[in-house]
Amino acid sequence: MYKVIVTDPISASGLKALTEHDAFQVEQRVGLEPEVLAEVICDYDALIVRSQTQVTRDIIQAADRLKVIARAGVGVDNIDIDAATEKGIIVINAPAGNTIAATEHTLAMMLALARNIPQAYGSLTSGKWERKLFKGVELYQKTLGVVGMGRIGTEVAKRAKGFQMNILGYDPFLTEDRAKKLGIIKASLDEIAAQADFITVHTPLTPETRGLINAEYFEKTKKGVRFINCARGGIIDEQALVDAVNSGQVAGAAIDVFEHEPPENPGLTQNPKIIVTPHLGASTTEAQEKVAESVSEEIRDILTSGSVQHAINLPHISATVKQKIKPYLTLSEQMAELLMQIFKKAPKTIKINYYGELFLEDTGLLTRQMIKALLSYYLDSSINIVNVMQVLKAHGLSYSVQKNAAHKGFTNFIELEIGNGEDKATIACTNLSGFGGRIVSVNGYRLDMEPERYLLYIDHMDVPGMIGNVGSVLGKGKINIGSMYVGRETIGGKAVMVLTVDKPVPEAIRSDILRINDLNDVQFAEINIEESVD
Ligand SMILES: NC(=O)C1=CN([C@@H]2O[C@H](COP(=O)(O)OP(=O)(O)OC[C@H]3O[C@@H](n4cnc5c(N)ncnc54)[C@H](O)[C@@H]3O)[C@@H](O)[C@H]2O)C=CC1
Ligand SMILES: O=C(O)C(=O)COP(=O)(O)O
Repeated sequence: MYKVIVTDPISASGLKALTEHDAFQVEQRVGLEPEVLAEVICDYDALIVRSQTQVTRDIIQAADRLKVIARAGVGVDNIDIDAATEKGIIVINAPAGNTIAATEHTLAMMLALARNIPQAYGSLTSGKWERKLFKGVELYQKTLGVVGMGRIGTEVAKRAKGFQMNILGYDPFLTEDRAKKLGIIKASLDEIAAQADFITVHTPLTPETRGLINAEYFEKTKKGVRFINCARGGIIDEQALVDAVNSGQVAGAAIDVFEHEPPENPGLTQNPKIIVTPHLGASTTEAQEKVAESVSEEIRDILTSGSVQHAINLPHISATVKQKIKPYLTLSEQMAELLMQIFKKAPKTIKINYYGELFLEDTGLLTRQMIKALLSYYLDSSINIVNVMQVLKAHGLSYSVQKNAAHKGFTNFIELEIGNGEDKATIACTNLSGFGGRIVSVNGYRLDMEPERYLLYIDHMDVPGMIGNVGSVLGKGKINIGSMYVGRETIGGKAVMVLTVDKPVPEAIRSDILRINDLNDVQFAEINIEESVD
């Protein structure tokens, strides 16, 4: 039974994928104090939060059973991602579920700001009739600067065009071509400052975006500009905004998100020219349903089949590429397991070469699978594809990845080399369409081996009778040989034999094999034949 704890208000019906699944038990414990959450978290496999719960390092360190932290929304700045990654916990979000809600809230805020709606409402409901005081401005033919042209920024730009605004978009990833297709102008932050009547921010809060809009920036803007922040508190420096509004440089602002929530700056929240909402961007029935559905379906899939879609701390792989590399996911791990058992030493260096067009991009997951298999052999079992690169770094191991479009005789082909000082070992695999995965070389010897659970790797000289002698020792020990693969350098020279056997080979039989003349080494290996992450 997987236990899931929900600590922020989430749509109950959106959680059906978990609440109606026999393998899951869901507990809604909204508003837990951090110390209490740190105490109880060790009982759960998954944690679902929105923006309110602070998932700190302390909480994560206590989470010995936790496998997934799910953010039912976009921003993950309330989650210590580094701590989660070190602990091997996957962090996921629901990136698209609240896009429309946040977009519409941004437009609502822009209109309310332009027409002083909250102030006018407050005035009228307090018994006044002040028509002159609340004269507004039109959006029509004004210039809107959109900082951050991701999901929400793009949707805001599209809708603002409906008001016949001119749109300037700034985003490091915005191309001229995309801007053209959207009917907007790609601009720099300074160009936006110089031209915009309204500026709305839609970036995540990162070290680069914290204080992106600051006192220096306000000096460059047009006098009378209006700002909207429905993204994250801190992208616009709050105190600098208050000062710029009070000086008249900025005519007004509409703010949904704050540096501290609830906000602590009355200069901002009680300023007649600044309208505020309590982080309501994602608060629609539809958005909450969608984000809850998205995270609960993904938690179910991760915990029951290992399938991950929206991980923040894993390399992103598109569904198409994932489908293509699928045959290599288990195969590359098996190849790494076999190599470790042949090498019998902790590796200090790891080299991975990918050949063939399939591997020109998106090999992050395969690389992690192989390194995880190598390191798990010597290190503890808490290594997984989430924390493997941190573990690698912490142990001072070096690794390199090379990619080559050349085919090397196979359409696609992965070669893995591990080394420790002068010693090294190599292995390679491919997937033969219609025939499945094959190990095609070990330590430079060509083979054509289908991976099976129990294997014997034998390093020997190519002399008559070798195969018979090995077979007879195994036969005496009642060990059945499934298949045999041999490779040699030259006739009578060095050779290797890999046998698949039906059960584990005890140490006593291995020692008997070692006594065969002209046989240099024999290693028994057991590899996992279960399908890994799909
Ligand atoms: N108020 C609310 O309730 C909600 C707030 N949000 C917040 O809105 C923001 C945007 O969300 P999405 O559009 O879904 O994210 P997104 O990831 O689709 O878009 C973010 C964009 O910001 C751009 N960006 C990053 N650094 C930048 C920089 N230094 N300068 C300019 N652009 C930069 C990225 O390239 C990306 O295109 C996030 O902070 C998210 O947490 C999202 C939903 C609801
Ligand atoms: O998705 C986001 O980034 C949001 O800011 C929404 O926050 P919330 O889920 O409403 O606490």
